[in-house]
Amino acid sequence: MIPTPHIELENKDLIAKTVLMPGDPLRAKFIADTFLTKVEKINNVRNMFGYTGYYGKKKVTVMGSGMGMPSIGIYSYELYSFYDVEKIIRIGSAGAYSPDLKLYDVLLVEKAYSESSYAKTMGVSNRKILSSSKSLNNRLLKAADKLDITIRPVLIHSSDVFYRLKADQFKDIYKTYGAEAVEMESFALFANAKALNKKAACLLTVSDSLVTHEKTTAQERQEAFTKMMEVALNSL
Ligand SMILES: O=P(O)(O)O[C@H]1O[C@H](CO)[C@@H](O)[C@H]1O
Ligand SMILES: O=c1cc[nH]c(=O)[nH]1
Repeated sequence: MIPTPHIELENKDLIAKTVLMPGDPLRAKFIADTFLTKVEKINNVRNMFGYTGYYGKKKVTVMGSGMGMPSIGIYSYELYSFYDVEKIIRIGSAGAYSPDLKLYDVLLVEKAYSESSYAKTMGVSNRKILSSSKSLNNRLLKAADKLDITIRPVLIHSSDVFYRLKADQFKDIYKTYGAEAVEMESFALFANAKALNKKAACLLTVSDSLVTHEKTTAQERQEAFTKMMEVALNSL
């Protein structure tokens, strides 16, 4: 069923078996411009840019997922189901719930807790906590070790909400579930991988702290989170 409503590409060979997926399509462009050779643009629909190129000899696709679970749910489903993608590594930004985390720390998501109904609605799981792929995580840990980049294995909160009326509610989620940081997509990505028998992982860079209220700029979120990009690329 290609092209799909959201990816215009007719030739599935132009998408690699592994896709790196930031929320921000301009972060995808930055990765393609900065790290890849022989780059071809593979999607423009809704400005959700995707690019396929080579990192050394390894073919890889980078494509934005948009923000939130419904959005990554659509793109990851179409990539896995209709473009024969096997592995998706999300590379996102996150807000720190834990006082131990600093801006620019890199996190490896082992588990995502969510109050979202995504996994239940899709019919794959009634669980509130879903896991990433152990084998992908091992590759990411090995790559980080080789690059001498510290990545911290964590459980995170995949939230449906960016702005809350009660900003302090994050403290309960931190306490109850041990969620060290918050983002908005991993749970749906892990649900799709589980449903379709594919692999998914997620690296996050701490972009702000709900504890200290420090934050990075929009430009930094687009371009400065290079450590997690290098770890993901070197895990291919
Ligand atoms: O930087 P990305 O990958 O978009 O990730 C985080 O940033 C967005 C919110 O600003 C949400 O998508 C959240 O998950
Ligand atoms: O989802 C997100 C991402 C970054 N920072 C937040 O506070 N929430």
